[in-house]
Amino acid sequence: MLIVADENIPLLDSFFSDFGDIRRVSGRELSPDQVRDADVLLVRSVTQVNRGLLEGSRVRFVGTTTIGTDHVDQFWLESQGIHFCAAPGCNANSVVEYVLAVASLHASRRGLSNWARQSVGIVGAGNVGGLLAQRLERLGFTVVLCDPPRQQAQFDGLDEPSATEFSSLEQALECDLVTLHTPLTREGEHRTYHLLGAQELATLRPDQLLINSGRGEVINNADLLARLQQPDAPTVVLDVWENEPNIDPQLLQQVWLGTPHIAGYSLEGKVHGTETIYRALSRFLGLPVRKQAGQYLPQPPLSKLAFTSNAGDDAIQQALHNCYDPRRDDARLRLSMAGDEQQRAQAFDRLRKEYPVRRECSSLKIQLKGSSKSMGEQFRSLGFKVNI
Ligand SMILES: NC(=O)C1=CN([C@@H]2O[C@H](COP(=O)(O)OP(=O)(O)OC[C@H]3O[C@@H](n4cnc5c(N)ncnc54)[C@H](O)[C@@H]3O)[C@@H](O)[C@H]2O)C=CC1
Ligand SMILES: O=C(O)C(=O)[C@H](O)COP(=O)(O)O
Repeated sequence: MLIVADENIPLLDSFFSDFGDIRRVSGRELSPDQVRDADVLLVRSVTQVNRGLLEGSRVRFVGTTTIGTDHVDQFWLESQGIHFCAAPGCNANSVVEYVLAVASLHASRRGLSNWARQSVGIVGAGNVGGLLAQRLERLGFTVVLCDPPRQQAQFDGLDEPSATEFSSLEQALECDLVTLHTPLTREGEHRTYHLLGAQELATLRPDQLLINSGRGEVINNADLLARLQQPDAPTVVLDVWENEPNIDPQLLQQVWLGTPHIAGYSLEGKVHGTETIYRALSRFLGLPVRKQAGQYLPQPPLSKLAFTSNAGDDAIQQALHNCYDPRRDDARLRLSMAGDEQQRAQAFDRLRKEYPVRRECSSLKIQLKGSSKSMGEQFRSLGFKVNI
């Protein structure tokens, strides 16, 4: 069996070499010729998987080690009887930690003494948005969820009956922090392409923070640039951009923090993505599942942080920054944006390819001296290991 795989998928040999030969390719530049004689195609978000790529090939199974599926023409694959599998939720925790780190830095920057007094509008309450809502609520934030497809499903009795209350996009956009976690969809009643355009962006106030770590095209980037050039602009953080890797350098200059689509790039998130597709391929081939992510995730050297009883929110915020500080990724991106358009695009992809190992909050052990039990619970709810 021949497996053609994006060279940026981690642990390809560990998980897939028992199935057959692996041909590593550049996902961004994959051509029909490179995949024609393959049985299995494994991709990340940068490969457009469609008729143009696969017509006439031998491929019977396509796996993407990502949550997002907007790069895959699933309708065409199905019409050809090609099995498709994605990795829902694989890096959701990584994205949640990214958003919490950003929110915490923003609070420090604004000198907010109690960051949880803020309201957070979450647009898209699926694996990422739902997990984020849980964490924020435990920390005491007021959370407003906007998810019209789930709201509709709840109304139709199709979604799990729960106490979840959904709000409109307008209500979410009134919150102190607004964070986008929808898939990119271009059709249908709830399509998200340019969900935020000039009209929606005009409603945002200068004291608000808007974060996009879903897909770039969910915000009209030209309208966003125009809005950011106004004196009453909100603060904006972008992990995802229209036209990646050709991002708009002017837009990067205007946002507070800009990162190269790495919100989901914790080591845990990446390895879980590979594991999910390994499992799916094993099932597809009728073979036993023998490997799991835990075998290949090196135990992180547990760093320790100590806090005393009077440490309030500061302690949680410090711990979050200690674990992951998005300002480093922002600085790397800004430094790499010299040169012409092609050089900038290559630099964007290089930052992603050579991304340093990032571990999640579970790699940090918090030592609390004389602190309350509830403080310990808050740390635990964020995934930290806690000693009281
Ligand atoms: N920046 C990064 O590194 C990463 C980005 N992502 C992006 O985040 C997206 C969300 O991930 P998950 O939460 O795991 O997906 P999910 O499929 O579990 O949840 C998405 C939610 O968005 C809702 N939704 C759809 N259309 C909507 C609309 N018009 N308005 C409001 N809500 C809407 C859906 O009903 C669903 O509940 C992915 O599709 C992917 O594009 C995911 C992982 C990493
Ligand atoms: O999982 C997703 O969806 C993502 O956006 C990925 O984290 C993006 O990573 P690449 O597939 O582009 O490496």
